[in-house]
Amino acid sequence: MEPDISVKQLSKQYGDGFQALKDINLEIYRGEIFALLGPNGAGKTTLISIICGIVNLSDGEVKAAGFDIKKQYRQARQAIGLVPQELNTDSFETVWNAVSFSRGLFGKAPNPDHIEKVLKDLSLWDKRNNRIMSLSGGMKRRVMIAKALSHEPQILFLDEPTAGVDVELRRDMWEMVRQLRENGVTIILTTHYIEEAEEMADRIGVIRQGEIMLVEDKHQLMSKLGKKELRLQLQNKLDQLPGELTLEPIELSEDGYELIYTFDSQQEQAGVARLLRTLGDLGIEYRDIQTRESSLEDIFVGLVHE
Ligand SMILES: Nc1ncnc2c1ncn2[C@@H]1O[C@H](COP(=O)(O)OP(=O)(O)OP(=O)(O)O)[C@@H](O)[C@H]1O
Repeated sequence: MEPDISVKQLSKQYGDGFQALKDINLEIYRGEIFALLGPNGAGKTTLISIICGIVNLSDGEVKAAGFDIKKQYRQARQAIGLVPQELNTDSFETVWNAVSFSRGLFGKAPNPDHIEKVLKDLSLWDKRNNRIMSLSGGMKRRVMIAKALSHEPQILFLDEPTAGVDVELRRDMWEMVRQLRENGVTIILTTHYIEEAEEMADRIGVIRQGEIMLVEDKHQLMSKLGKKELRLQLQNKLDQLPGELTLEPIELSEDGYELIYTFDSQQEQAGVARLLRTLGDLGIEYRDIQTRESSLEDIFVGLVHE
């Protein structure tokens, strides 16, 4: 299957000589939700802007929906909807007019049925005759998405879709994005909220200092790099870790009342059984056990600070 987006050996050097992207290779497939994670300044917006034809690439080849973004700019751009980070808030237009006008910008014939569907899908139908400036921040964001979908793109970019949005609206947005995917739209989102990638993405790409560090199926990433932690609350204080335990990846808390054992999620649990047996042999009693699995956030922080 040909990917919806194909990026080969892409580099970007800005006019001031700054190398924002280095040899990026990436393929994104039809109907997936791909999250691009990276710290500030990693190059996420630069990458998106190049694919959308807003920023020129320095080297490499990029295709969207099978079209070369340089040689077949119009066709490539038509296949893409972009929801930028910034909200345009000062529109005197009505929702209906703004979204219909956006479609026209892509040279597409009017299609009121499609606009109606987009507005209904985004719960904007009741607001169609309202001026955009009169809407709440959340509704304005929906209008931005509706504009991006007005020309029926098969690829949708969401650059920080929920930055500064409250938790409830964020959940609404997630639901909306899932529905879009069900309608066959390929979705690429950048986010600072790792929870967002954890919740939504099928695959995750991590970018740092202009380089892709990894691209992985979310579940595989979490099981491959995730750690589990077992915490044992001790009945009696320990002054130091007994010699029998010093070879294990185990720590004693500062107050001496807790043992913390860390192990790979993928490993079978033999280590835990061994630990509990050793504690029994040593006569160390515990009153509670808790386990915790590392979140994508732990993994991400580990990766970008390596
Ligand atoms: N026009 C430009 N000229 C020179 N350098 C630029 C230009 N635009 C961006 N940069 C630099 O390129 C790097 C990547 O920026 P980019 O906006 O792509 O990062 P980002 O990952 O999207 O960050 P953020 O999450 O903060 O939006 C940054 O160091 C930025 O300062």
